[in-house]
Amino acid sequence: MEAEVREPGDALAAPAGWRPLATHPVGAIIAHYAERSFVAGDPTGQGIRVRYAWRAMSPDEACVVTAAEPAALAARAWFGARAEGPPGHAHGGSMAAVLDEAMGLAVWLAHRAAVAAHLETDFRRPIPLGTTVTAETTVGPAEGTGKARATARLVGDDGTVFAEGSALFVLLGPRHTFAGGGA
Ligand SMILES: CCCCCCCCCCCCCC(=O)SCCNC(=O)CCNC(=O)[C@H](O)C(C)(C)COP(=O)(O)OP(=O)(O)OC[C@H]1O[C@@H](n2cnc3c(N)ncnc32)[C@H](O)[C@@H]1OP(=O)(O)O
Repeated sequence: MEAEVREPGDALAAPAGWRPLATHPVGAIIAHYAERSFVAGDPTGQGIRVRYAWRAMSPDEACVVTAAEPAALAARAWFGARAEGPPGHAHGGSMAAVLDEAMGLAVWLAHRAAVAAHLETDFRRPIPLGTTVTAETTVGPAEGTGKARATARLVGDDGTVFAEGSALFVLLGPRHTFAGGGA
């Protein structure tokens, strides 16, 4: 039987100073993926609910950028009963999935479409089910033949750092095969 958990109410709204992702120039494209995403694709379900937000990058954090309007990305994420791992708490895989997708989208916005090649996660504190956290991201400059590093952390509204992630993303080009589709 699923545990009873607190609904997020309006806690998934964009943090102060951030705008909903759909208002970004590439937001419509990303929304297409969001409907099917393992992480953000079930906005009313009892697993993970994720809502993304963006803001313009300030000059001191801007990296080498190819996108028309580079942006920083954050997410609000809620962990429901179907995200359970340890009793009453979020599964580590659900936390890593939120970190992975938030970092991936941050790279999409700062550079271009990318996939994770290497991902690391540190779990600092267990997340009680029913908690809404903010995924904060940073993205580095493009490197080598087309890759970028990103970091993210899941932070509670009281400042508790629940998890930290870092990842290497390969920026997609014509030689890659992630054009969508599937059986
Ligand atoms: C609201 C919105 C929601 C919407 C959400 C939807 C969007 C979500 C989007 C985000 C979703 C979330 C994200 C996801 O979950 S993405 C899904 C999980 N990821 C994958 O499935 C990727 C599978 N892997 C591959 O396809 C290939 O291996 C890739 C494409 C990654 C590399 O391909 P390819 O083999 O052709 O590349 P390359 O060999 O030329 O390497 C290029 C450079 O990279 C370096 N390198 C490579 N691998 C590694 C490694 N493991 N460690 C360290 N370094 C590595 C390499 O040395 C080289 O460096 P340099 O020579 O430049 O120095």
